[in-house]
Amino acid sequence: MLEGVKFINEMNLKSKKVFIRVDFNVPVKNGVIQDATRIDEAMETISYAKNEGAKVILASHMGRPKGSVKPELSLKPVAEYITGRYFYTCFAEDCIGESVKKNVSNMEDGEVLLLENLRFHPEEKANDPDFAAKLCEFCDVYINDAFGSSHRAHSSVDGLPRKCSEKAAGFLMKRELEYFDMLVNNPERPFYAVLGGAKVSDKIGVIESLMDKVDKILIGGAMAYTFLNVLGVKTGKSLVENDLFNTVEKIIRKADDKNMKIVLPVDHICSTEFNGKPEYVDKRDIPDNLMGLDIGNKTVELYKKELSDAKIVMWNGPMGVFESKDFCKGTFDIAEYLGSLGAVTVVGGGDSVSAVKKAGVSGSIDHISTGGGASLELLEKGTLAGIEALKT
Ligand SMILES: Nc1ncnc2c1ncn2[C@@H]1O[C@H](COP(=O)(O)OP(=O)(O)O)[C@@H](O)[C@H]1O
Ligand SMILES: O=C(OP(=O)(O)O)[C@H](O)COP(=O)(O)O
Repeated sequence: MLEGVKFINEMNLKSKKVFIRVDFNVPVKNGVIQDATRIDEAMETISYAKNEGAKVILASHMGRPKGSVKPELSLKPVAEYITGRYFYTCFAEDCIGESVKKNVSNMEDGEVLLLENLRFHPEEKANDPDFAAKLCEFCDVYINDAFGSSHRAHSSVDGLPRKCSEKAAGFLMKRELEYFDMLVNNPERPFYAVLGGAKVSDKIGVIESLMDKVDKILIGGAMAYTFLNVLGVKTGKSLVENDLFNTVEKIIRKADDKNMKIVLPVDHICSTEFNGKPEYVDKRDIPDNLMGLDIGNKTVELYKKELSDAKIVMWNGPMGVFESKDFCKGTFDIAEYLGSLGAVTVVGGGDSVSAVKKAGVSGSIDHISTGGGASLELLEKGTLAGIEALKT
């Protein structure tokens, strides 16, 4: 996995423009960062480059702005956070263009500049070579410290490093890859996966090959309702992805063939709308006027029992809408249980990590990964687009 990858401490950074792709896709509410784990975890790399006398240029995406400027997805609060907690970080109003060029050319050694959201330009996601060439102007040395985004073959993760001769992984990336190397190559058994969250279409594709790596899969969150629906359970107004039915049918068939358990919720906390009043539904079927927003107590107890003999548990995706006090219990109960379980526990994903921290059990989890989709894909394929681009 790590063969052929250089690390930042092997590079000469002095007086160079060091472009660091970070994953600062953190939850922000009314301009206030709700969980800064991803920023804090990248600080070792950023401080190292700064102390080595580099001109440090930081670049990230935030959310999914679909290629246009969305002020609520600006990275400005991140620059303010780093300035307030660590050291002064200048903010550029864009990530390419004349004014950014001027900003960069005025930088002194040891200064830090954060560029605006890369995804405000559709070319980032399209892995457009011209966009990569524009970013390349700010890049004598390229560093990838964006583990959580490294499964995306986008310009800043793939096209740009392929254009650079001097490139390496940062310290966050190194920590993540060393941990996952053990999970991919030599995991203890039984090894269980707990999946949930809302990025259903992104993650469902990974499940089929994940079934060859783990011994049991427990599903909660929005993902559960597409599975339940395919099994003929009534899912009411819950988030169901009709175009994934074929994929789910394939997964269920494969589970049958392998005699492998996919465990699904047996009760739910529902509501008529996202911010509505919570209603307990004491069975699998959900009435037509309700949507499932959290797993119920019976499901929590079932999942605890199913996890009790695990040697390794990997968790990605909250069990419900944990941001709301009415729909957070299932997620927090599972988090607490994992914290008390005598198994190796790995939690990945921006929201999942935030949930574990809110539940107050992050200290009892063995590895807090900054990537959800990335860690699943790494487990599936043994590599990521961003790792491969560093090897060229
Ligand atoms: N039943 C549900 N219906 C709708 N959204 C849900 C449900 N369960 C969880 N979610 C949402 O999933 C989001 C997190 O999903 P995701 O991004 O896939 O996780 P992660 O960031 O950990 O990888 C949270 O914002 C949460 O509110
Ligand atoms: O939050 C992220 O992924 P995750 O929710 O799977 O951990 C990464 O920043 C990637 O974001 P994306 O899934 O919009 O490409």
